[in-house]
Amino acid sequence: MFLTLDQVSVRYPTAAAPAVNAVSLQLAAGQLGVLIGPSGSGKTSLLRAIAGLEQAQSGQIVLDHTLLDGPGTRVAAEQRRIGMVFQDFALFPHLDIAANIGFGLHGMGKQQRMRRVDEMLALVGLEGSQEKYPHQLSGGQQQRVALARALAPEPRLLLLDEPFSSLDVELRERLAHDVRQILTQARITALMVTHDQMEAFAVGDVVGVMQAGQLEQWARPYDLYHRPATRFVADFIGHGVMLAGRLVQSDGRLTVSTALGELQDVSAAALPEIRTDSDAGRQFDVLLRSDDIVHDDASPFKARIVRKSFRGAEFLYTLQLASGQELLALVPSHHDHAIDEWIGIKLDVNHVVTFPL
Ligand SMILES: Nc1ncnc2c1ncn2[C@@H]1O[C@H](COP(=O)(O)OP(=O)(O)OP(=O)(O)O)[C@@H](O)[C@H]1O
Repeated sequence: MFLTLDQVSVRYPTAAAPAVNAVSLQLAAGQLGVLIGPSGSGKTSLLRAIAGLEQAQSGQIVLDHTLLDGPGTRVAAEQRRIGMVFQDFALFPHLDIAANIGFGLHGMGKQQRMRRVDEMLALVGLEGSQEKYPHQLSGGQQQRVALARALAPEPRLLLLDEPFSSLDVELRERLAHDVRQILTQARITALMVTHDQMEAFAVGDVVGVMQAGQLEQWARPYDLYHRPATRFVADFIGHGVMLAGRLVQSDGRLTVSTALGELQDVSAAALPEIRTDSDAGRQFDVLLRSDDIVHDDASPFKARIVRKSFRGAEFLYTLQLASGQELLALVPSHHDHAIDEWIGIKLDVNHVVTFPL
């Protein structure tokens, strides 16, 4: 692995609890990892520890076979060859854009440096801005210059902390995809923090969810959505509700019985904690996403529409069963039902995810 964090913890002297608590993760060369999580969950502190700006009190950080932090080892930030684009990573106001981007290019001839600056500006879509000064550029353009500056010295690793949060939505989406492409082309390994889950899913090879200093899960976006490891991740990612389920054993097959019928073909992977027949009858919660519930007038299971929000192609319906249990369902928007109407629904669950009670 290109980047390996093993049980990394960061504790600020004034804080009671660690900001980063025993985090382990790995990134392969050329991968883009993305960290998401609530405010204060430790994302920035983790990035700063990798950059060497904050001391990791315990654990190890290894980059490209080099131990950066570990017992008796602490490589200085400036020797880590890690590029950074932080939210508040200001440009030098008295230097023009070319000088800003060329700032970290030591040991290069003038011609070579200018060529590299031109390449970087083309990369971020700001050709011809060499002689401008930061104050002549918009916030978004300045942030793209910061990205160009971080990439210019060809860092081993790029860290990005909410790099697009100051940009308008359209530019941000474009830039996020552009950055993804640029990093892939350049085979640069990067770790990014964002508060935008869609952005994380769109660009991340691997996405991590942090909460209270801990990395709850580190997985491909698809797995994070379909196989959340914890209730917190299930709740944080996408629309999900919990429905009570009971394990039923019939004809040697396991099914899960719920208020909306039986879930067939429950794989062992979905219920790793259940191994023996004696577990039949056991109760747990089943995660239901809004796309696990399908509108079907012929279904014997009925739910009342409590709220609906128009999403263009779909409505997101908040439904209530007679028991009072609320559910969320994405329904194609040509099915336009009224609030308080009862509609037929059925389960269409591809991945059964359960959590112990
Ligand atoms: N310099 C500091 N001194 C003391 N405590 C700090 C310091 N910096 C951060 N913290 C605390 O460490 C915890 C993690 O903060 P951090 O900024 O890493 O979270 P975050 O997930 O990046 O949050 P956000 O999404 O709001 O940027 C918080 O409880 C925060 O208050």
